[in-house]
Amino acid sequence: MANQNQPANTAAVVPAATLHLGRYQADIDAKLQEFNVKNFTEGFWNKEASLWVQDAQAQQNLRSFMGWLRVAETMLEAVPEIEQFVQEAKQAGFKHVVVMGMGGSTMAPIVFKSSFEQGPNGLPMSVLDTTDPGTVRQIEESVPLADTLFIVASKSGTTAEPLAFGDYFYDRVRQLKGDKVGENFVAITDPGSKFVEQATREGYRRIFLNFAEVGGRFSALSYFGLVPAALYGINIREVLERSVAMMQACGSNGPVEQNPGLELGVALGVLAQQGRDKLTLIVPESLSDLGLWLEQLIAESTGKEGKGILPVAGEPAGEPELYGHDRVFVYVGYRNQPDQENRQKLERLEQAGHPVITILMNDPLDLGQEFFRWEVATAVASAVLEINPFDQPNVQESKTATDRLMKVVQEQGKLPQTEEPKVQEQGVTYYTKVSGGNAAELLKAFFGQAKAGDFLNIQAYLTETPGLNESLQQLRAQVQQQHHIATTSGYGPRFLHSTGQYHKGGPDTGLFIQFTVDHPQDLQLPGRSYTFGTFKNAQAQGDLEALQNYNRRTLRIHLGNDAEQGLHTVLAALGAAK
Ligand SMILES: O=P(O)(O)OC[C@H]1O[C@](O)(CO)[C@@H](O)[C@@H]1O
Repeated sequence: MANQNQPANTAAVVPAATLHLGRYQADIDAKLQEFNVKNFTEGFWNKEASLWVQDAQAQQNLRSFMGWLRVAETMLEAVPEIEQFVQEAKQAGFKHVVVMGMGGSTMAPIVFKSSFEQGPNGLPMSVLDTTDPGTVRQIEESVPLADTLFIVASKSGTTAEPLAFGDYFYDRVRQLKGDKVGENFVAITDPGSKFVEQATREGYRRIFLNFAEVGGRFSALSYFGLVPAALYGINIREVLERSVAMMQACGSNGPVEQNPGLELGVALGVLAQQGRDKLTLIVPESLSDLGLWLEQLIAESTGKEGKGILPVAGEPAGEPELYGHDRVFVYVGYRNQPDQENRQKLERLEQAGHPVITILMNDPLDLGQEFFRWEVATAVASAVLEINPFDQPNVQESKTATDRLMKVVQEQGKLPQTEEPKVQEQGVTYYTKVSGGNAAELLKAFFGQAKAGDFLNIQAYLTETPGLNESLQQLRAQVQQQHHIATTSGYGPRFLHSTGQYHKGGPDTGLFIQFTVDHPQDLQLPGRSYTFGTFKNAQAQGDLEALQNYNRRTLRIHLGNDAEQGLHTVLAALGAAK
């Protein structure tokens, strides 16, 4: 992709969306009409919380998290400050940037990094959003520690993972630079967070104070997304100017004829109410990480009170007969890139009666616009579903269970063993409620619980590798073919701050397979009595407990000490389970 920072001659043009909604069109039109009659757009921009929920406390919470609506305009004024900081970082001799955080604090940087090439004035960037010791080690070994700028990003300043990452690398850099260590560290957090105190005490080079009224998953166009983007060399002014064009198209300056966020949100909300609640995202390879951002936005915002829209990202696209009647397909790609294979599949899906939505961007600089369109659409779909899009009540349940387990670790030196294995075969151990004489029988019994409209969620508490990615995709394809249910997949603990909300708070339609592994090369956390590996195991166990408290159908598979080999064994057993 040449010259991604050079805007095509299309600035301020909102990318086109086409919605082919088939037999759902009439109901969607009726809902749009209903929203127009009650001046929804005006109420939306005036933060009238009664458009979403009726409970007074929820309304107050909702109003206090709508700062994202105008954050792109605010951030345009901050561009010189951010660009000045980038200059300063380069003059100080930094050669690499590592952004560390969870969920909304790192999702936009992940998307920016994989959708753009590094800009000519940018620095190489890595993102750390896992407690997996193998990944922490990989990052440590791949960057020039003394010349790396570490960004610790946490809105609340209390999330356990970013604080652990910060402490770990601070300790490593201190061993190289002594009391100059703070020079290599930057914080992005909310004003008044506890982390501000720590970063000040530890002499961080810079503390960017974000906005209390912008929630994590709505923070892509704030300091959280833009400081890393600028350091990577992306033209953030252009990204923001286009975002402001989308704001205007969505009605920030008064009523509009066609509101791109409203029409998308109403369609998704009504489709979900009618059982088309699996938003299946199809993208070209160059946008492969966009799904991670959308997953968090949509699942964490809508997956609650037994309702929600399940984002299905990264699933191998197939032919119509593979799918049930629970899908809406969304294609996000580029106007000037044909991506014929996917587009032809989508045509066949549309002909078979599935709703299909297509959004075509001009170039990656349109991503800011798309972030904004999807934020509005998610908030609007939440209004259709009558839920508060800005809280994540069930995420806390896993965190609480993990905290309790970590106390046990501190007292007893290890995690408690709570479940007995059902099957052990070729170094792989299976834990679940159903039974089977061997792995194949057990998998057959587990999937025997699936019914139309369900989904499989794969939770990989593993070190991401291309080989594992391939095997996980194979697993999804095999389950789709054998059971015709939607499949989602995420690395742990990343997904805990994303789809984890939907898993516990959404409808009881999920079957969950959790993969864990031994950590022969674990890493000690400085100033703590435990390792990254133990922390990660406690997160897996804590979330499993939280899922089981909701009676979700779960299967934990411990892959032993070789994740890739173990996964091949599972795939073979699944093949035999037909
Ligand atoms: O930026 P913070 O406060 O560290 O939170 C990280 C993520 O954790 C969550 O609160 C949920 O776990 C997300 O909504 C958020 O983006």
